[in-house]
Amino acid sequence: MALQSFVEVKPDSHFPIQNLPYGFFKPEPSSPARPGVAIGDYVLDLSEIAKAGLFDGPILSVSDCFLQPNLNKFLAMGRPAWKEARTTLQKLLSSTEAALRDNASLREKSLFPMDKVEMVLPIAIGDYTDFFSSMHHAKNCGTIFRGPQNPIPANWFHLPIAYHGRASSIVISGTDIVRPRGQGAPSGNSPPSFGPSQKLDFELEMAAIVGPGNELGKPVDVNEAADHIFGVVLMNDWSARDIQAWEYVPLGPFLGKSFGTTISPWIVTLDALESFACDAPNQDPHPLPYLAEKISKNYDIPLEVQIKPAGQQDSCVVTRSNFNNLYWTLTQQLAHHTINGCNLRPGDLLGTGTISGPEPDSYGCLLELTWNGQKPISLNGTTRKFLEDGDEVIFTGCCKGNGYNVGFGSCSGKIVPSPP
Ligand SMILES: O=C(O)/C=C/C(=O)CC(=O)CC(=O)O
Ligand SMILES: [Ca+2]
Ligand SMILES: [Mg+2]
Repeated sequence: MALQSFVEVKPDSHFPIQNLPYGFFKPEPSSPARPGVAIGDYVLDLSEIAKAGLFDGPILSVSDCFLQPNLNKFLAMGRPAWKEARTTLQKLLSSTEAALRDNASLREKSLFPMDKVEMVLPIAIGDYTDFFSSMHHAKNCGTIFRGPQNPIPANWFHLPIAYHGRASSIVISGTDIVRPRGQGAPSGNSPPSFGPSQKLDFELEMAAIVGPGNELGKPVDVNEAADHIFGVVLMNDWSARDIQAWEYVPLGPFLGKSFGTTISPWIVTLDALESFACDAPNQDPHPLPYLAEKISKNYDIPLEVQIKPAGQQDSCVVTRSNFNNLYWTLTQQLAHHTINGCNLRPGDLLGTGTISGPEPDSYGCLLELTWNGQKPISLNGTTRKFLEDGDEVIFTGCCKGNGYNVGFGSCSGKIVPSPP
């Protein structure tokens, strides 16, 4: 019989005792944010568990990491602390353990209905990098932006390509996204266009959250890179394709991407994902030794995107993909990021890149799904080439285990009009 909690967990819940993802929440709008783990339809307040002395293992009993304004201190402590926390919390929440189950006043103080709390960003994100690691996405974007001859650049198969994103505009799921204004390519002899983006898009991604990180000048070995990844979130790298297409040569994405990036509130740990690990794709050509890992892992995480069109009640599925469509692994991405000596710090965010699958109904953005607006998609009796004001985009991800799920909840955002 699988491990069970005394807290009721419905069969389709994303958050059984096997998951225990970390977030930050405010029980009331005016209360300070504190760390929590999700369990069923509840959030367990880790600051209360810490104050009650229930983190009694050797590392956490002498740490104030759950009394901080974000998870960064806990992230910096590394895998031994993360493992100890998981063991303690699984024990505390299990149906056979009395310490919390039979302590009504502590339960009252520490368990909050999830639909009553406000989730906030769980980490201070110093730096955000976005990779480009789905071959299908790279091929489709290359074909659309640069033409069908050699759509995938030669370097793509030798290194996980990335650009430096903007950390300041990363927001938590549920935050509105203001349609960006910017320049578009000139047509004929006229000057560039300027105004609200006409090609606003989502990008279906996930992102790794960095743990201890490395000292400047000391790269992380690819075979030790997993110890630097605390967990994973859903991520929407909102993209303005018209701004992007005009600005990105020669230095890469800038204002077409930096106006907003949404992440889901719950960080699912690599430990919780371990049961869903699968083989990463065979890499041909074989990567250079610093990227060749002894065990090359992906995770089987089914992903789905829905759009709720402006003014409508119901949302409509527009794509289904899977994390296992990535060519470069999270650990290769992290090792590559540090190979030149660049230091990663606790709380840094590493986007995977858009996760497109091979089939048209598994493409990870509207640029691909509508082939740059040439083939509008239909949604509940209306159509879309790109996003319109009032549209809400909702990502979900959920691993299906034997009798339980390990899910990510959702990552959503609604488009609001550009400023006048
Ligand atoms: O191929 C291009 O020129 C552009 C690609 C992207 O916009 C994708 C990007 O941000 C990286 C990714 O999400 O895979
Ligand atoms: Ca992206
Ligand atoms: Mg972005």
